[in-house]
This record gives sequence, C-alpha cells and structure tokens, in this order.
Amino acid sequence: MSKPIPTKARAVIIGGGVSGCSVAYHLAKLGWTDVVLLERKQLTSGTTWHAAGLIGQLRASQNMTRLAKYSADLYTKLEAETGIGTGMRQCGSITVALTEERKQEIYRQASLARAFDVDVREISPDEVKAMYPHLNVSDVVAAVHLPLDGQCDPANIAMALAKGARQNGATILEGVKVTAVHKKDGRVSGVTCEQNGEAFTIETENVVNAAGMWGRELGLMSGVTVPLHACEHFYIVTEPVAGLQRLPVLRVPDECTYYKEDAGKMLVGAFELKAKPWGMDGIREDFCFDQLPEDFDHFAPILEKAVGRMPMLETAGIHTFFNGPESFTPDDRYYLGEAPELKGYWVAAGYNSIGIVSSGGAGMALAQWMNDGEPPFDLWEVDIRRAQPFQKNRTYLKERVTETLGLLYADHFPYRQMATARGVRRTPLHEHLKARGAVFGEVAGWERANWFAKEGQEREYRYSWKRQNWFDNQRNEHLAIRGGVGLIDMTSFGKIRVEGRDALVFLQKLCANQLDVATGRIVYTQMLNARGGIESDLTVTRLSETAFLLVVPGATLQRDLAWLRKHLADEFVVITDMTASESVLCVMGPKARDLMRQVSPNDFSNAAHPFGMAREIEVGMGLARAHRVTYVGELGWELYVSTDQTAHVFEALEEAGADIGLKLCGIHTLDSCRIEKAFRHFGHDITDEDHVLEAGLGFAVKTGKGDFIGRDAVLKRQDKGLSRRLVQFRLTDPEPLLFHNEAVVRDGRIVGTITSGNYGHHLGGAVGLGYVPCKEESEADVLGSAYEIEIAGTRVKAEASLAPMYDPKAERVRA
Ligand SMILES: NCCCC(=O)O
Repeated sequence: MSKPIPTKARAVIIGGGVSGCSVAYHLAKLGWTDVVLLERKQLTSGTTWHAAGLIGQLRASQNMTRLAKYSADLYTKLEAETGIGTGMRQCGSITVALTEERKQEIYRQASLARAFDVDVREISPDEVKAMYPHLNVSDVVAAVHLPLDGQCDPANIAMALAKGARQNGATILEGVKVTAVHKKDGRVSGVTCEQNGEAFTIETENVVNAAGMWGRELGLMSGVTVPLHACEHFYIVTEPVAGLQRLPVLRVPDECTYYKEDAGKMLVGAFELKAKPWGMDGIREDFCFDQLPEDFDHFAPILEKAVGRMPMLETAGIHTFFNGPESFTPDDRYYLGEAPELKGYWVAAGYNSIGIVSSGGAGMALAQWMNDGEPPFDLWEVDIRRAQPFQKNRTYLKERVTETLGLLYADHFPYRQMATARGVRRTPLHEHLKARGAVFGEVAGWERANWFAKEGQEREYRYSWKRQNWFDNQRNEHLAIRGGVGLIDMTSFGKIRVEGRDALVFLQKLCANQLDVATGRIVYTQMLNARGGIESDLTVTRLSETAFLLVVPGATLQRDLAWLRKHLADEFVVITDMTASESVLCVMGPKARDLMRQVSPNDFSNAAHPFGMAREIEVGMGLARAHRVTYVGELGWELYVSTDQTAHVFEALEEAGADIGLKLCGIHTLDSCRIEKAFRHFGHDITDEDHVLEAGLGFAVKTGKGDFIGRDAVLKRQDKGLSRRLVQFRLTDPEPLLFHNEAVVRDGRIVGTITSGNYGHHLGGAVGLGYVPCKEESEADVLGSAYEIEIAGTRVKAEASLAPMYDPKAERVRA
C-alpha cells in the first residue's frame, strides 16, 4: 500500500537522486521535520544509480574544495549513523600529469587544497608506480596523491541520506510525479502531484528542483530557467582481473580517463572532448534505471589510450559496456540557490558528472541557505542566478554541452574560453571590432573583445599557465591607457532603471552610500546583506528626481535584478532591465579629454564636467550620456549611447582618435589596469561573504544617512574591529603570474588565497588581491609581516599594500 501524501509541508523536494536525498537529509537535520521528497519512479533511478562514485577533493576553486571536503567527511560517517553500507572507502586518489602545463594545474590545485586542510602531496612518477604497479608511467611528468579521497557506492550513499532524513522526520515517497508547482503573490504556494493516477495537492512555500536531467523541463513549468541538458556518459567494467589488489582512484585527465578498482574489476570512464547530447526531445515517461545503447566507435579512441596506459586491460575482457545519461550545464558548474524568477523555488541540479562528490556539500549549503535566507558562504560560482534567460534554448544547450562534458578533465587554463555555442549576444560594434583584430571572450552570453591582435597575428588564444600569446598585446593596450587614450567596448554592463515616486527611498534602503544627491551625480556603492556582506557592487546615477540608472557587471545582472525585486515592499517603483538599449564606450587615459574635445562641442573641463557626474553630450552627429567615472584608474568617460547610434559614435571617436593615437583595448586590459588600482571585482574580491569594511570599501558606506540593509552589521564591525583585510600584493619577481586562488603565505604560514590577479604592466609584476587576518585595524599589524604567494608549490616574495599601489591619491582620475 502507498504511503499517504501529506497535505502540507515546509518544503517539497522534487527528485530522489543523491542531490534531493542530501537536501532532505540536511533540512531534516536543521529541524525541518515536515519535509517531503517526491520521486517520480524509484530513488536513484535517474542518474545516481550508475554514477562511478568517485570522491575527489582536488577542485579548481576554494569553495568547491570546501564542499567536496565536506562530502568526503560526511560520507565517511554516514554508514555508522544510518546503518546502511555506503561502500565508502578512503582508498586515496592519484592524478597524473603528462605535460608540464598539466603539472602546473595540478600543483596549483594542490596548493589550494592545502590551504583548506585537505591532505595532499606531490609525488614522483616512481612513487606513482609503487602505488599503482599496473600503470605505464614512462611519460608521467608529475602527480599528486590525496590519501583521504575515496570511492563509494552512489546508490547506497543516496539511500543512507534518505534514511538519515527519515530518521529526522522527513517523508520520502516514491512513485509520485509532480505535475504542477503553484504560485501565489510571487512565491511558491504548493505542488500538485500524481500517484497511481490520483492527484494530490501539498501546500508548501518551498520547492526544491533536484530533478537532475529533468530539471530544465520542471523549471519551465514554473517559468524558472534551469539551463541543463543530458549527455551520454560512457564507462567500461572489466572482468575480474586475477591478483588485482585494492588501488587508489586514478585520473589521467590528459587522456580524458579515470580508473576505479572495485571488487577485483577495473572501471574505466571517460570525459571525451566531444560529447553526445541525449534526450533532445524529452525523456521517455517510463525512464527508470535505464541505460543507453552502446557506442563502441565513440569509446574506442579512449579505450585505446587506456590500454596503452594500463596494458593489463588488453587481456582483461570487458564485462560491461555502460552508457548512461547525466546532466551538463553551459559552464560546467552546477546550480544551487533560489531561482530569481520565483520566491521559494530552490534548485540543486546540473552536476556535470560529479554529483556524488558534490551533493553532500551542496545539500548542506542549500539547506542552510533555505533555513537562514542566505548562503552559509560565498556560492556565487554555482548560484542559479548566474543563469541567463536565453540559456534555456535547447539548440544552444545541445551545442554547448558537447563541450562541457569534456571540460571536466580538460586543462583549466586561465582565460580559457568556450569554443561552442558562441555569438548569441553581440554588441552593435561586434563587426567593427572584429575587423580591427578583436579576439573575443564570452561572459553571460555576451561576446566581448578581450584583446586585439596585431596585423598578421593569429586571432586565437594559445593557452598556457605561463604568459599567453596575447601578453604583449595586453601590455601595449595597458600602456596606451596609462599614457595616452584607449577605447573599450563595455556594452555588456547590466543597466537597470529604477524609477517612480519612491525610487530614492527604495534605493536608500538597499544601498550603503548616500544617494540623495543632485541630478547627474554618479555614486559608487554596494548593496549589502544583513551581515554587512556585499550582494552587489554598482554605480547609481541619478537621472532625475524620480529616476536612477544602476550599472552592474554583465555577469551579475540577473542576481542584481532579483535582489532588487526581492526587497521591493510597498514602494511605488518600476524596475526595468535596460541593458540592450544602450552601449557603453569607455574612453580612458590622460588624453581622453583631448579626444572628447575633438568629437564634441561640449565642455569637458573639470569645472564643467567634474569626476562623478553624468552629462548629455553631442558626439559626432549623435548623442551620448557621458559618465565621468573609471574602472581603470585614469581620466576618462564612459559614454552611454543608444544602440542605434553606437556605430556612428564609435566611428566619430575612431576618426578623431587617429591623430592622438587612440588604441582599441580589450577586457583583459581593463582587468590589468583595475588590479593595479586595487579596484575590487565582484565575485572574486568581494562577495556576499565579505564584509564591506574588511573589503576596504568603508569610504562608500554612509551610516549617517539613515537606515539601510546592512547598517547594523557595519556599526557592529566598526565597534568590534576588523578580523581581516583585503590587501594588494605585487610579486617582486616580474616573471611569475597570478590568476586567482594562489595561496597567500604570511610569515611562512598559509593564511588565505588570492581572490583575483593579473599582470601590472605599469607596476612591473603580477598583482593580486587577497584577504589576510588581522588582530587590529592598524596598518602595521597587516603590513608588518613577510608575504609570499605560493604558485604551484613554489613560494614567491610579494610586497603588500593597503592603499592602491597605482595612483594611491587618485590624482590621475581627477586630473
Ligand atoms: N562521474 C565520474 C567522476 C569523475 C571524477 O570524479 O573525476
């Protein structure tokens, strides 16, 4: 007999894979006893049952490392807690590098893992051979060993989590399909589900979409964007191999393979470079523990390499050729958090084949997020609010996921760009810039000129952990901005218009700086959360008494819109996304005024157009709103131009700029200039976890203006003092590079990581930002230490500064 379906629940979780079970487990642990998990067929019957179950803690970023470590620790304890054998075995793992570039990557990851107390050691090829005698190590360049990594039985991990959830009061139901999610007053109000042909409704204010490869379709039912698509994932399992002993998990990313010894057999899986999307026209209704047809031709090239790597496979005999669908996302990162479209609609899906190791930590993080109304730490990397509405397009997804499956084991070079499904969002200058040598990168679907190739130079990235082929191009662009004038197309900025009778009151509530300013004034500010953490980093321009323009990074637009809408109470305000209506041309450098005078009859003197003001100007035969602000630390104007006039304004600037050496510059140069000036970058240097005062942005916080979200947290921190500070570092050796996530070493001890880095072409070395703990606010406390940055295991001396190393008094900006 079926169990009764409750009529009310605090949360309904949809999907009984490891992800849903983990969310249920963690919510129940937090005391959410009336949680219901609904699984359309049987627990684990979608993807979980056929996962390889590798628990690897070597991840590309600090928070992914933190979450993977949490999963590894949890799974080790789960059997004792629930009595269900999870097969969790801390057999350790080895990752080998076959190239110098891969060695850099795994050594960098090892440094990062160490910063988070993960047990990891660099080992030689001989040590690999001693641990893994079957392996051909003749071309192994380097390797890392993580003794506490492991493997498990994925289905039993899910079952144990489900049992743990039940033990704490959750209800878990199989054979119940959700047919509708209801909403009332902009938030979730319930779900309708079907069991044995009968419909039931559960009243709830929280739904969790943990539907795996069904996640996109389930989201669409509620107008929620969950861009993911299934791909076929292949592995083989050999016949038992005589004498095969217990072995660590092995990853050979340069050959796209992983190896897992289990019960005397060997499992060999692959993340091939061109994957096969699956389920384009939807997934069969009766899909349950299903496999997909073999495709030996597709797997053969991988197997050939595997046999070369592990010659015993040649005679082992294949017991199982497995092909099963798994879901993949456009950027190879999963989705967590509350959907921007609907309050109370949470997502935990799209695990890109690392669902088992991810779900323990992700379930914990999401449960805490739901419980506290805010994530336990910065989760922007996996936040569902990074998804772009257009990404639900199936043609786009189908093309993109052919690439993302292989990315799991690809070299994660800095600045690596996606090669597929490009060109969806283009600025009006795209063709102009392309014709002038632009090499594009992509953010939030926007094509952006990252750097400009010289005449005759190949217009492609050559990736490396060392200086890439565009290093000198960036240097020339950077120095043009520092010494002359450069033009950067920043049309991808998100532009949000907030207007109406209560616009000022509303924005004063959300922003930490004073916005009650004269029309035309531009204010740099942050939106804070109640902890004083930074939710958004933006400029607000007062366009009139009742209208404001908010300018935010392109990547955070959906997040920022959601934050604004979430906090709209009874204020009379309209919020409109204006991003596509205006382009932004940044004219930056000491000669910017000379250029503006050539193309416009307006007055660009300090008296007529001071820093921090926006004015309508004439340019050529068109109009622009010139904002005197800068993200590169120079004199300059951001020109906001209606999209229809953009090409004309660009051509006028280009023609006038020919005589004064106007240089087209890319986003890489924007970044190298801003890091010299220590301007913060949201998502890296400043996140919802970082207190605005510790981020060094106290100058933009006005507690005297009246109440705003985060004010109490600011006052409290002022009272209590800071416990860490954001510091700018410059490597004294001009050769090594900083990207981000390198360990910061203070007086010989790892104290943090580099939050963002680039090359300071003016300062003559790599520059990065990073938080360091401090006992008191005094500069002497922070700066009176010896600093080094650990890059791929090597420590490099660094100078530290709290003030920007470039133009500390901001004299150039106001020149
Ligand atoms: N699903 C396979 C996981 C691969 C890995 O952890 O490297």
